Formats: sequence, structure tokens, C-alpha cells
Amino acid sequence: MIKIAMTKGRIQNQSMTLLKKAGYDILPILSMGRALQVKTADDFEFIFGKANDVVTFLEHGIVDVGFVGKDTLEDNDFKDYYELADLKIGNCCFALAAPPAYRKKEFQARKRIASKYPKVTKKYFETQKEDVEIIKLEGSVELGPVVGLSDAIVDLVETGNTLAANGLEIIARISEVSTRLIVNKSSFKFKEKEILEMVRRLNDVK
Ligand SMILES: Nc1ncnc2c1ncn2[C@@H]1O[C@H](COP(=O)(O)OP(=O)(O)OP(=O)(O)O)[C@@H](O)[C@H]1O
Ligand SMILES: O=P(O)(O)OC[C@H]1O[C@H](OP(=O)(O)OP(=O)(O)O)[C@H](O)[C@@H]1O
Repeated sequence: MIKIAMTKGRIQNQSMTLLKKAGYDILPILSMGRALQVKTADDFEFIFGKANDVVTFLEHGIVDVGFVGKDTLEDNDFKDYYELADLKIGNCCFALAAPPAYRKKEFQARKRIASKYPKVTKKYFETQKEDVEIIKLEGSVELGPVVGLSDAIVDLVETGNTLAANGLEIIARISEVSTRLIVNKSSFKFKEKEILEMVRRLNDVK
């Protein structure tokens, strides 16, 4: 039995396509309604949670495997796992974005940057040798400059539609993001063969 924690939302939706292509049974997942835990015919047990919680479940040994975005991994302190595959889904990038005036503006005080990803933001501005104030938001981060809470944002960008719809543009691309398959180190010791078989099948169809 492999226990898997899956990030709800986009990653779950795109992972279902990948698992199905790899020949895995996803029917119980499609018909699970509001349940959050389900077993499938492949001797997998899935749980579905928020991105950071997927890492927490894996850290505490509740699951063997996690499907989670690189964005979440980069902003999380827990690093003691194996990253065994880039699943090439959930593709987007981290970017610094702001209203067009940001480029020309002379800042008298520290810039204020809103983000759901404070660690990624801190690291980026450290590489730029800039001291900024980071304001944590939980979502709809584009609101930061729109309502005057921040001068700019660090957030995920895929199509750029959300930026455009809120009068923002990319100032700098920071790094690429996609969904990763991560494994608990002790699980890997005991279930190496089963886990590698799963990784191989997913890599074959991605
Ligand atoms: N626009 C996007 N394009 C591609 N992948 C994305 C995009 N936004 C988020 N992701 C990926 O999907 C993961 C989950 O994001 P999703 O938007 O589904 O949920 P969330 O924003 O964390 O939470 P919620 O939507 O419940 O507030 C992110 O951690 C990231 O890896
Ligand atoms: O470039 P785009 O294709 O427009 O995608 C980018 C948007 O997608 C994500 O938001 P999400 O939809 O998850 O909502 P959230 O802001 O509540 O996290 C991300 O935080 C951006 O806002």
C-alpha cells in the first residue's frame, strides 16, 4: 500500500489525467464527493489537502508520497524528503509584478511587497541586495498594488491574465514552478520498489 497526499485544486485535477494515462484506477476518486480519503484498486490510499498540509502529512510520516508544487516546497522549511519526479503539470512561474509606474518610480522608503510566499520573496530580494518590507497575503495577491497595500507582488503567473486584469505587469521572472512527486525518506527505505514503479509509470506518460 502506498499512501499519497494530493494537493487539492489544480494539482489534483491535472494529476488525475496523469494517473489515468499511466493506467491507474481513479474511479473511486472521481466519485468520492466531499470525502477526503479514498482507497483505489491499485492499493493506493489518497488523502486530499491544502498544499502546505501535504508537506506536513509527509513530514509526520502519515503519507509516503506527496504531489505538491515547487512553489510550496520552496517556501516550506521542511526539506528532508526525496524529490523523485517533476510531473510537468501545474506549470507556471514565480514573478515580481507591479503597475507599470513601478519601473520609473524613485522609492523614498523600503518597497512593500505582498506575497503568499514570504520566504521566496525574501530570498529573491536578498539576491538583489534590496531590503524590502514583505506583507503576507493568503490569496488574491494581485490586490496588493490595486488597493495600495503594496508597491509590488511576488506571485505565481501562468497565462498572465490575472496580472493584466488588475493592471499589473511582470517586472522580473524569478523561477519556474511545476508539480513534484516527493517521498518520505523512511517510506522510501521500506517501499522503494513500489514507489519507483509508480514514478516510472508516471514518467512514461507525462
Ligand atoms: N495559475 C496557476 N497555474 C499553474 N499552476 C498553478 C497556478 N496557480 C497555482 N498553481 C499550482 O497549484 C498549486 C495549488 O494551487 P491552487 O490554486 O489549486 O490552490 P491554492 O491557491 O493553494 O488554494 P485555494 O485556491 O484553495 O486558495 C500551487 O501550489 C501551484 O503549485
Ligand atoms: O497567470 P494566471 O493564469 O492568471 O494565473 C495566476 C493566478 O493563479 C493563481 O491564483 P489562484 O487562481 O490560485 O487564486 P488565489 O489568488 O486565490 O491563490 C496565482 O496566485 C495567480 O493569481
